[in-house]
Amino acid sequence: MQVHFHKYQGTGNDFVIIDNRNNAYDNLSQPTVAHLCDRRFGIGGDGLMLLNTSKDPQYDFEMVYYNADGNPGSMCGNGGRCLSAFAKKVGIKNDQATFIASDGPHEVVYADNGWVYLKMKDVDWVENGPGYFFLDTGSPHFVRYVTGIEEMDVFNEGRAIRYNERFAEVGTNVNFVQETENGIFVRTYERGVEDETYSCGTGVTAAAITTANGENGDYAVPVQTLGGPLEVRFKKTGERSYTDIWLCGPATWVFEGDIKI
Ligand SMILES: N[C@H](CCC[C@H](N)C(=O)O)C(=O)O
Repeated sequence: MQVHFHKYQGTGNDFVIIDNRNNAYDNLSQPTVAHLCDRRFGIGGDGLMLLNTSKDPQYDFEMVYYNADGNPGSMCGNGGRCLSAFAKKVGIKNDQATFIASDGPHEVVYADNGWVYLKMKDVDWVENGPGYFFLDTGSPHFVRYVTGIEEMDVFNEGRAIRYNERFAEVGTNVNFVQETENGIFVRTYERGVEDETYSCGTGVTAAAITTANGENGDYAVPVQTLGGPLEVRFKKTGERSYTDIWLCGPATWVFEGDIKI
């Protein structure tokens, strides 16, 4: 079978996108998705998404996300921004949109400079242990503050945490964070890709939230990733509660093509 695909990237977190509004690709197998995401034998991507028609008509579309290993993933922030850019390209919506994903409903605003603003689910718990935070921003994220982030071995240090006794079975994404002049630098080891990616939207969101250890109120945190800049805006409403969380950044069409599966 021939599949038409689009390739997108958001700060270097890259995705294969397939228009599935006709439901032709409802049953992609794990090896097929892994093959499409393979950088040598396939198209290449950190994940694959389907653009679906929402079963609930109050949403403009539905997002289905798979990790590069071919397994269904939890929420993907950069993926959500890229799929929203694709929904705009195919004419679903122009200035704002709503969609439903594995972690619930999302709102999208298309900014004039090409950035896509994605509203993330509220956060109402953050585990703060010795030297780490752990929270869920649609996907689970372990966050550790470090120094010398540019030289660090994110693959091996991230992998050691992802496969430790606590996380081995279900997995976690692992974020290393260093404060910069006006924000944070974040590098992420992603489960399901089982490697460092250039950027992870839900990870960047989790890291930005851990910076707000003071007053309740509005925060805007500029974030640097290996793949470029993002910004996270949110409201801190209680000791461990955060609402109105927006992940903001570029989402770019790269190319399209056909591949046989
Ligand atoms: N790259 C993604 C995260 C994918 C989630 C995945 N790695 C998992 O936890 O299953 C992001 O931008 O948020």
